[in-house]
Order: sequence, then C-alpha cells, then structure tokens
Amino acid sequence: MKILITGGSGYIGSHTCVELLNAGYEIVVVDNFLNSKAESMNRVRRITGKDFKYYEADLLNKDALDVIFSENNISAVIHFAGLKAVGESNNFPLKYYQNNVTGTINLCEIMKKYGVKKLVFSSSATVYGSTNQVPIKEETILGAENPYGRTKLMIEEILRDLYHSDQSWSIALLRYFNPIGAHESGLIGEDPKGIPNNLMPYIAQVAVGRLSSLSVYGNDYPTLDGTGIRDYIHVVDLAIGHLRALEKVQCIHGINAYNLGTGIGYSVLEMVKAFEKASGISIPYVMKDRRPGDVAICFADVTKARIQLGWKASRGIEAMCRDIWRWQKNNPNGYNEELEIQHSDKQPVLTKAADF
Ligand SMILES: O=c1ccn([C@@H]2O[C@H](COP(=O)(O)OP(=O)(O)O[C@H]3O[C@H](CO)[C@@H](O)[C@H](O)[C@H]3O)[C@@H](O)[C@H]2O)c(=O)[nH]1
Repeated sequence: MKILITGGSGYIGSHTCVELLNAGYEIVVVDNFLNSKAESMNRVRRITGKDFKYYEADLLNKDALDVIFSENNISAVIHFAGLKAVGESNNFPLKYYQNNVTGTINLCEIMKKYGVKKLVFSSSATVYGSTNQVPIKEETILGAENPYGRTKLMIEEILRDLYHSDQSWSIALLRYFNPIGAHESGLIGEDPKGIPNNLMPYIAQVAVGRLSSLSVYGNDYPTLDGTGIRDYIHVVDLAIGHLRALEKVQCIHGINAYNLGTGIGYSVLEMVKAFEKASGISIPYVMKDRRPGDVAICFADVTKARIQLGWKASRGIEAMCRDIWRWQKNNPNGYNEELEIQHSDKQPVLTKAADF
C-alpha cells in the first residue's frame, strides 16, 4: 500500500517525502513541476537512500490521475499540489480557482473511483483572514481575504461536504502557519521562483548576495519593536505533523482541522537577528510602509494537534535559521546550477550545489 503525495516535489512536499520514507512508508509522487524542480526528488532519494516513483502530471488532467491510481495500490493521499502566491492570485484569480479547486475535485473524484478515502490536505492559516484574536484556535470564524486564501477555504468546505455525503471518508485539514527552515542535510529547502515574497527566503537571498537589502514592512505595529509577529515553524516539524495526521486518518473516520505552528510568535526584527546570529552575516534592512493585507500578530493555538495528533513542534528559531542558511549557502541558486547575480557588489559563495 502506497501513499500518494501530490506536489511532492515542492518545499513542504519534499520534506514530507523524506519523513515518510524514513518512517518506512512506500510513496508515489505526482507533480507538474510548475513551481518545483525534479532535482528535489533526486535529493530526497539521496537523503533517504530509498527509491520511489514520481509522475510528471497535472491534477487538471484526470486521465493522468486515473493512470496513477490504476498503476499503484494507493491507500491514502497527502495533497500539497496547488498555486500559492497571494499577489499572483489577485492578478490571476481564475487560474487559482481552476488549479487549486478543480484540481482537488478531480483528485477526490479519482480517489472515490478507486475507493481511497483517506486524505491529508495542505491548508493554511490564511483561512483565518485578518483575525486579531491570538492565539488562533481552529474554531475561529473563517474568512480568507484573497483568491489564494479563498481557494484553501473553498477546498476545506468542499471536503466537509464530501465527508457529510459519505462518512467513510477520513480527512485532515492542516492549517500551516509560517513554514521556514530546511532539512538538516542542506540538500533540500525552499526554492522560490523569482524574488521571494516571504520573509525568510528573502533574508537568505540577501545573505548569499542575490539581493541587496531587506525591506521591513511596517515598524508601527502594536508589537514590542513595531514589526509584525508570526508563528514560524520548522518545515521538518511540519512534515512530521503530516505523518501524525496520516496515522490519524488511517484509524478514524471524520474531518478535522488542525493548526500546525509552534504557538510562539517572533517579530521581523527578531528573525533578522536570529538569522544574523546563525549565519554570522549581517543583513542590511530598510524600514518601509506596511504591506497591504498584513496583520500585526498571528500565532497558533496548537493544543488540538498536541492532544489529538500527539504532535508538537520541537525545533526552535536557532535551528530554523541555521538550517535555512546551510541550504542557501550550499545551493545559492536553489536547485538551479546557473546563478543569476542581481547585485554585482556581492559574490555568491558557490556556483553549484555542493556535494555531501
Ligand atoms: O520582504 C519582506 C517579507 C515579509 N516581511 C514581513 O514578515 C512577516 C512575515 O511575512 P511572510 O513571510 O510573507 O508571511 P505571511 O505574510 O505571514 O504569509 C504567510 O502566512 C500566511 C498565513 O499563514 C499565508 O497565507 C501565506 O501564504 C504565507 O506566505 C510579515 O510581518 C511581513 O510584513 C517583511 O518585512 N519583508
């Protein structure tokens, strides 16, 4: 019996593949490699010493999904595949609804056809919108504020309807807070396309010389140092959360949402300092206006995941920053070998992924 991982070549997907293989699961990956590189699959093999099959296919292609299910004895699915850039989703809403929502409906239809009714879905804290009640509990009223967030919310609702129509489904909705970090091997990590939107990949690219300085969006929030507070979670802890959720859906029917975070918030400037300490590199930054749509403070109440999944994040910000830096230093241009130097005043540390 195999676990199908959609979007398994991406940032969180690839780390989850490692944890599943290390735990003895057999896996099959499907990915369209739109936002990821097949090289991550080679790296997963290298880290684990285990082989697995992957398919290059899109969830919009139902026939391809049918082939994957017919060729593999799949018992459960972890569903990561989807578009995830908030800004892009404002410009291309139809693309987001089609990819994320239709892709998920196709997947569920094929799962139903093959009698596979165990699903772990990659949701996001974005479904809480701009709530200012922290820590955020799963029961908080939901309301996403951009097309990307609404796709996650719609999918959660579609899956709830699916469960209510057939209570033999088992579904876990995992609401991620701010995943950062990388596998401690330095072989896999986050490899954003273009200029990063998120804080930590941006900082890492400043450190490696690809970007010149960080813009800190807002220093007038009602926080200790005026900068925004988020719940950063190490991607390996997050990946392990998927294993616990998979165990849960394998033993009970139902649909449940879980926050996956640490329950601790850090400000932008605290993250800059922690990264500087871990890397020994100073990060130049400039204060800018608030970024539209950002909330001041966001962190999770993680009690439900602790009690019901027996899961708790164990890696702190030192480990998160150390691991991001190891990945970025050894892979200055992510999985690409060619390095685009955007600022000639800094030189990249390496031009190729390092061998370990
Ligand atoms: O160049 C940057 C980027 C970010 N920030 C700040 O850093 C914090 C974290 O920002 P970011 O890393 O972009 O994460 P979020 O805005 O919290 O968004 C993440 O978390 C959301 C809710 O969980 C998800 O919807 C998003 O997809 C995911 O990127 C915020 O205070 C930002 O204002 C900066 O100051 N400069």
